[in-house]
Amino acid sequence: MTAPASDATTTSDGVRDGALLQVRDLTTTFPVRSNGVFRRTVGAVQAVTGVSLDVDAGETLGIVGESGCGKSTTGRSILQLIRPDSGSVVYDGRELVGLSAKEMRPLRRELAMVFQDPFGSLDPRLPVAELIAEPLRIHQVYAAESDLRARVDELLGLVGLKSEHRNRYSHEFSGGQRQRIGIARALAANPRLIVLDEPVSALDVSVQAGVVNLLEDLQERLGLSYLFIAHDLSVVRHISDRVAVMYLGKVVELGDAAQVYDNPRHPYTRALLSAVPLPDPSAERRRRKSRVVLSGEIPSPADPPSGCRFRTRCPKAQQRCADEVPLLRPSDAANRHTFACHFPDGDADSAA
Ligand SMILES: Nc1ncnc2c1ncn2[C@@H]1O[C@H](COP(=O)(O)OP(=O)(O)OP(=O)(O)O)[C@@H](O)[C@H]1O
Repeated sequence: MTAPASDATTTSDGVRDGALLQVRDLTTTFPVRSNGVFRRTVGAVQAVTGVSLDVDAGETLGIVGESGCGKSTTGRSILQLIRPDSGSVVYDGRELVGLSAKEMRPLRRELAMVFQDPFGSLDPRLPVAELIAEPLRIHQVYAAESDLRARVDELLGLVGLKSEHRNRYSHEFSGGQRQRIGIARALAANPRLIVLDEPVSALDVSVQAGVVNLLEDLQERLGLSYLFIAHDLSVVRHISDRVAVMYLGKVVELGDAAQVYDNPRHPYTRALLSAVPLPDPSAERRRRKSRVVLSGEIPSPADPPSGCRFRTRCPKAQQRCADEVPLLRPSDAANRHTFACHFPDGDADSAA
């Protein structure tokens, strides 16, 4: 975790003008098809709806929320791996939405991704050196084979592996080492922004800390920006400068990590956080009394509730929540902490 690097100004939608990455009103849907032979489109999964957020240089934005809330689709839509339906993704002053694959190609060097299972889509018959060299070949970073070889060794060193590892195969590595190789691949072409999609979720708790520390160390040394997607609230708090909380395709709260974790305003954020055990037993006992327990199932993103999408599970929901979509509104004068709820304090008086 590093301090924000620039003094970009925050606008009323919570997105900072001038930030390295500015995402506004991002919307991505997937078609729902019928089962018949003709597989007609019969609906749409609203995976991401009107998401706005930003990431500044050298900063980490964490995205949290339950499974299926749209975290991965947000990350992939930002990198244009999935084409969003609408919205804007401005990276370093350049609009990415609508660029052709050819126009995106030079920008791909600067935008990388780390997956939960780094070897899921990689050829197990290739030695590690080849897997790490692949992005360098694609982006034609080095003309000479000796330079490429030296860069692979450098990358192995950067992620805490040795040159001797270069000729081994993926099955010879532990989970933590495999993720280090995934990070080396992501770093190969010198990116500035990395989307990390559940990078430590599949690892043993004892191994997670090593990979998270590595990511923090690399960020510091290389000035990287991270979009860190995870469902583990403790890991996200540890690594993030700012945090976006998502529910059913929407950002419901966004702000500095300390603000969101210590002073959550949205009932969903409060419910998520109250499910995390506190290390101090007496604090845990006190907190248990005020715990917000979520009832019911997450609705289908193909048929989300009207108004506030969280209202069907919200202990504070009132009629207005069904009638009117709550917009993100600031909880502090600097607009650095925003949340989307009509009744954050549970009564009509708190409605904006
Ligand atoms: N290719 C696809 N086709 C159809 N629906 C999809 C597709 N990818 C994702 N979805 C749906 O979009 C919604 C958001 O999925 P997404 O994977 O972005 O959520 P997530 O928060 O990352 O969840 P998880 O933590 O389980 O990966 C889910 O309802 C999911 O089923």
